[in-house]
Amino acid sequence: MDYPGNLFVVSAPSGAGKSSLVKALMELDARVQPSVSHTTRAPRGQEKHGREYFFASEQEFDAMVQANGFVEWANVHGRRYGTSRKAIEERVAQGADVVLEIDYQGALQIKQAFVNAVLIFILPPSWDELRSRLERRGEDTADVIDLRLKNAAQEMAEACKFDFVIINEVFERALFDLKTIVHAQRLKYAAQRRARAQTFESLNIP
Ligand SMILES: Nc1nc2c(ncn2[C@@H]2O[C@H](COP(=O)(O)OP(=O)(O)O)[C@@H](O)[C@H]2O)c(=O)[nH]1
Ligand SMILES: Nc1ncnc2c1ncn2[C@@H]1O[C@H](COP(=O)(O)OP(=O)(O)O)[C@@H](O)[C@H]1O
Repeated sequence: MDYPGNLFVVSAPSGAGKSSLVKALMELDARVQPSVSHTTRAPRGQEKHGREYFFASEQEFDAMVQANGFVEWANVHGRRYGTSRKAIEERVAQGADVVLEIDYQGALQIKQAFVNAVLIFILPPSWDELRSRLERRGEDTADVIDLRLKNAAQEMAEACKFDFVIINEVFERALFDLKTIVHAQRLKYAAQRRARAQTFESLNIP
């Protein structure tokens, strides 16, 4: 499928810093818009329905799956998370750059549906630092942190399937890397679209 906007997918093990990086990117770049996912997990402290997530019951989530309302969805850490068609299709069609913060299973599904989507994986600098970021964030119970760390090794093994990998050690450097990828892709796709338009014009293809 072709569309005028760019689609960026950012995945990471929990605590690597993807939400902080995406938030900082959006503060710097008004063209980048978030895709708000649906989830069956409970809201954390400051989270608001419709801002971080649309919080859904199991039944509501099932109904959306049945209605083909998701472009991708997956089970992550024992809960379901999904990207609704509404969250992205209309906006990329209007030329927005949409960023999806989703897990690797969802990222790979998105790449099947949108071949031009750019897949970015964020890694922590070390295992110990990943654990201490999860602990310092202070949003999850010890059990939840243990489950997330247990899943992190398998998630990180998927990084090789992504277009880019960023190591989030010094935050500002990782943010710079992310910005560079976004700018490079905009230039690349703009050039591709120009080349295609020229080809169509020279062949008189309507
Ligand atoms: N496949 C998929 N994964 C999602 C979606 N939304 C969030 N996730 C992933 O679910 C995982 C857990 O997210 P969350 O509970 O917010 O915790 P966090 O990883 O600490 O931010 C993360 O890997 C997210 O990237 C979605 O719409 N689809
Ligand atoms: N480069 C960094 N150095 C130190 N702490 C960081 C860095 N990046 C993010 N953090 C902190 O680590 C915690 C987890 O970050 P968060 O963005 O919530 O991760 P994720 O969305 O990947 O689960 C937060 O408390 C955040 O402020």
